[in-house]
Amino acid sequence: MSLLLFQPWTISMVPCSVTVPSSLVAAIIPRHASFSRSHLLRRPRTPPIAAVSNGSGQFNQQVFRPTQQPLPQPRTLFPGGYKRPELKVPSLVLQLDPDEVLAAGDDALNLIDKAVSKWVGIVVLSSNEASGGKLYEAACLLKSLLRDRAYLLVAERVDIAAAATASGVLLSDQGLPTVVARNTMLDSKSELVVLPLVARIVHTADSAVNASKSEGADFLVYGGDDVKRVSQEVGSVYQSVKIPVFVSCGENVSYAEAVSLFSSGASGFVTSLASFGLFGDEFLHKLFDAGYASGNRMVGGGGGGNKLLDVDNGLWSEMEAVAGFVKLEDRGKLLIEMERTVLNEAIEVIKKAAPLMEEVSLLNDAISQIDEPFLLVIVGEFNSGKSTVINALLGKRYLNEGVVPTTNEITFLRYTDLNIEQQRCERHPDGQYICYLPAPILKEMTIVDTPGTNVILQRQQRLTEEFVPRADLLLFVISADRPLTGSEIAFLRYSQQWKKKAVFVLNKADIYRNTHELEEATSFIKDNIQRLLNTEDVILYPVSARSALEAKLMCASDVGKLNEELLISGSSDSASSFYELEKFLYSFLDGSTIPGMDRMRLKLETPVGIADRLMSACGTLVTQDYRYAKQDLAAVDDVVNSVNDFALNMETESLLWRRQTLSMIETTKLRVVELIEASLQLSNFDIIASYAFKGEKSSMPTTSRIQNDIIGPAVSAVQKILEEHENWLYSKSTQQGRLYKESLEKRWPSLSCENSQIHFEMNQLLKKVDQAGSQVIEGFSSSAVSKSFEHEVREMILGTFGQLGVAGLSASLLTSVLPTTLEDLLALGICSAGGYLAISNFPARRQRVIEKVKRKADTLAYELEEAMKRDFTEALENLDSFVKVLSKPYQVEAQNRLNRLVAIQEELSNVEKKLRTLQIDIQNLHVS
Ligand SMILES: Nc1nc2c(ncn2[C@@H]2O[C@H](COP(=O)(O)OP(=O)(O)OP(=O)(O)O)[C@@H](O)[C@H]2O)c(=O)[nH]1
Repeated sequence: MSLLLFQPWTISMVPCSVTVPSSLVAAIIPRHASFSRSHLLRRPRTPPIAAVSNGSGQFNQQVFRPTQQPLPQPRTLFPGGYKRPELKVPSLVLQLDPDEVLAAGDDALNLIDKAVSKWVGIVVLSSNEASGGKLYEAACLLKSLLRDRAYLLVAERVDIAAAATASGVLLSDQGLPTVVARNTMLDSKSELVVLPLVARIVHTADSAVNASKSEGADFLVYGGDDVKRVSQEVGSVYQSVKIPVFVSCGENVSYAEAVSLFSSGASGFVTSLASFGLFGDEFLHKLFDAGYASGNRMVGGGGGGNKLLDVDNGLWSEMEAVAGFVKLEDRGKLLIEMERTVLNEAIEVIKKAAPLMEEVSLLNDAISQIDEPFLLVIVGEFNSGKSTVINALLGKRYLNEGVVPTTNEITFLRYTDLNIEQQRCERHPDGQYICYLPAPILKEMTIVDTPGTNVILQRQQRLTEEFVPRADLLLFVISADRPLTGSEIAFLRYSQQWKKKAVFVLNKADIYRNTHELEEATSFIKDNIQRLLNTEDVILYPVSARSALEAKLMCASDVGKLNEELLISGSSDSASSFYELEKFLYSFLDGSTIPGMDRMRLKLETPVGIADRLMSACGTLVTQDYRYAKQDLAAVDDVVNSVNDFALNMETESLLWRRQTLSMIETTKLRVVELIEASLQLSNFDIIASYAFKGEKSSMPTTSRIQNDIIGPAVSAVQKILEEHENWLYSKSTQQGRLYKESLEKRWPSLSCENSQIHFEMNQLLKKVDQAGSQVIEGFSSSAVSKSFEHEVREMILGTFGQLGVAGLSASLLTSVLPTTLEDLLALGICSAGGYLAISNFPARRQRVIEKVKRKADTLAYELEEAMKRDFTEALENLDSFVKVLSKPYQVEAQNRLNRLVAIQEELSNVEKKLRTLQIDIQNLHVS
C-alpha cells in the first residue's frame, strides 16, 4: 500500500475537478513553499471523484474506478481500518465565506496561510446562501491552500464536503443527524483513512450533552451572543462532555474575553478572517503561550485506551477519560523512543543475519544521533563552492576557501554560545572534525562540510559517500562553470539509493552574463535532475555564495543572520536569491511550517531509511543462505541416497561373481556324476565289490579320483573365487566410502570429522564383513564328501550282494527290462537268471548315489550363493551405516542452519513490519 494513503490531504491527491488557473496557484502558494507549484496541477493518484453539477446547484458524485480493480489490500494499519482524527487544542476556528475565499487577494490568502500555520486548527466554510458550485469551488481552493495544516469543514453541506474531500462537516442544531452525515461521507469515499469530522453547533448545555453523548459529535461549537454568559455555560458544559468545545459569540473577542473562555474550559473560539487580522501576533502569542487552556482533548471522545509515553520516565501510561493532545514536538519525541526500540531490534537481527555487515555501524551512529540536531550535509564536486556557501550561511569566513581542494575531511559545524576566542575545532579518532561556532543557524541544525566528490579524489569521494546515509538533508552544490557533470550525476544516483532528500544550489551564478543565460542553465539542470530523480519536486536555488558572503561581511555586526535588505538591494540578483535559500533553510527550523514538519520527518526517517536498506540487504543474504543451506542438506541427502545407486551397480557385478561360483560347482558336479557313471558299472562290479568287501580300510580308486582330481581342486578354485569376491566387495565399498568422505570433506572442510575415535569407528564399519561365503566353503570338506560317497557306494554294493545269489542270474531277462549301458548288458548276459532281481536294482541304486551327489552339490551351491548374498548385503549395509554416520554431522549442521535461517527470516519480517508501521507513523506526524 502506498504511504500516500496515509496523507489524504497531500496536494497531489486533491481530487477536485476544478482546474486551478496557474496565476491563482502562483498567488496562493508562497514562493518559498517546499514543493513545486506544478503539484497543484498534477493528476490525482487516487480514483478521482468528479463533482458534476445537476443544474440545480446540487452535486452528484460519480466515482471513476480503474477498469482493473486493484487487489484488495489492508486498508490501514490502524485498528478498525480508520485513523481517528486528532485535533490540536487550544486553537481557533476560522470561519470563511465562499465569496470571501473566491475573491481573496494576496493579502487575504497570506493571512489564511499565516492563520493555519500556527493558530487555527479548523477552517469552516459557511454555506450561507452560496450556490453549490461556488461552495465547491471555494472548498477546493481552500483545501489546496490549507494543505494538511488545518481541518477543513463545510457547514451543513455533506455532499460538498465529500466531493471536495474536506475533513468533515459542521452541522447546525437543526441539521442532519451526526451519524447520517458521517456515514454519508464515509460511503462517498471508500479509500478514506482518517475518519471524517462531524461537529455540531449547540446553544444549550442539554443539547451539548445530547450532541456529544447520544449523537457522537467529534466537537461542538457553542453559540451565543453574550461572551460572559457563554463563558459561564461553557464551564458546566465542559464538565459534562468529553469532547472539545469551541465558542462562537460574535465578532470581536477581546484578550480578556478570550482568556475567560479558555479558563472556563473552552478549547478555542470561532473567528472571522477580519477579526483574526486584528488580533496581532502579540495577542495570539500571549493567549496561546499563557497556558490558559484547561485541558487538551482528542477528537472522537478520547476515552481510555490511548497510550502515551512518558518521555521522562520512559514508561507507557494509560490515558484517562479525557485524552491529552500530543503536541507535534512531543509526538516527535514519542516517535524517537519508538524508533530507538525498533532500530535496536533491527541491529540485533542484522547482526544475526549478517554478522560481517560492517554497515551496521551506520545504523548505530544514526541511533546515537537520533535526537541530535538536524544534519544538513553540503555535498558537491570540489571547488563548487561548498565552503563558501557554508560561510555565507554562517555569515563569516569560518571555513577555508580556495581554487584547490581545501576540504579533506568531514567537518561538523555545531553550535556553541562561547565567544569567538573560545571557538574550537576538535579532531575525533574517526578522522572527523567538529567545529563549535556561535552561528545561530547551528542551534537547530548541524551543518556538515564534506570533501568534494570527484573521481580524481577517490579517498575524499569515499568519505563523502560513506557519510551520505547519515544526512537528513543534502544541500547539493553545483558550480555554474560546469553544471551537472558525469560524476555529479553518478553521485546523485548513489545518494538516491539511500532515498535522500536533496536541495540543489547552483552556485557562482554571478558568472552568467545575463538573466537569459541563468534561466537556461537553471532549466537545463532542473530538467535533468527531474528526469534523473523521476520527480517534479526539484528545489533549485541559483545563488552567488561569494557575493552573499561579501554582502554579509559588510554588515559584520549582524553575525549569522543574513540582512535581507542588504542582500536584496545589494550587489546582484544571485546574491539576493541566496536569501531565498536561507529563508527556505530557516523555514526548515520552524516546526509549525510545512518545511519544519518535513525537517522532523526527514530527521526521523534517516535512521529508518538506513535500517530499511540494511534489512533488505540482510533479507537477500538470508534468502541466499537459506538456498545454500537447502542445497547443502539436499547434497548430504544425495550422498546418503547414492548408496542405493551404488548398491544397484554392485548387484550386477555381484551376480557375476555368484554365477562364476555356481558354475564351478555345477561343472564339478557334472564331472563327479560322469565319473560315477563311468565307474559304477556292472562291468566293474567285481572290482567295486572287492573294494566294498574289503571294508573301510581301503578306498576305492573312484573315490580318490573324485576327492583328488575333481572336488579338491574345485574347492580350492571356489575358495579362490570367494576370496577374490570378498576382496572385491571390501575394496569397492571402502573405496566408495572414502569417496563419500572426501566429497563431504571437500564441500565442508570446516566440518571434517576431527575425532579419531569416530574415525576408527567409521573405518571399522567399512571393514567388518563376515565372509560367510568362505565359511561355507571352509565347512565343506572334500575328504568328508568322498568318504560319504564311498559309504554310499559300499551300501549300494552290499545291498546288491545281499540279495544276489551268484548263480541264477538271468541275463536275457535283465537285458529285456533294464535300460542300461552296453557293458552292463554284457555283464548281465553272463549272469544267471537267479540274480536277476538284485542286479536289476543296481542301476537304480547307482542313480540314487548320483542323485545324492547332485543334491549335495546343489545344497552346497545354494548355501554358497546365499552366503555370498549375505556378504554382499552386509558389506552394503556397512557402507550405508558408514555413510549415515559420516553424513550425520553435515546433515545436522545443514538442518540447524536452515532452522536458524528460518528463525532469522521471521525476525527480519517482524522488524520490517515494525519499520513499516514506524514509517507510516512518521508520515502521519502532521496528522496530529
Ligand atoms: N565566482 C564565484 N566564485 C565562487 C563562488 N563561491 C565560491 N567561489 C570560488 O570557488 C572556489 C572554490 O570555493 P570553495 O568554497 O573552496 O569550494 P569547495 O567546494 O568548498 O572546495 P573543496 O572544499 O576543495 O571541495 C573559491 O576560489 C571560491 O572563491 C561564487 O559564488 N562565485
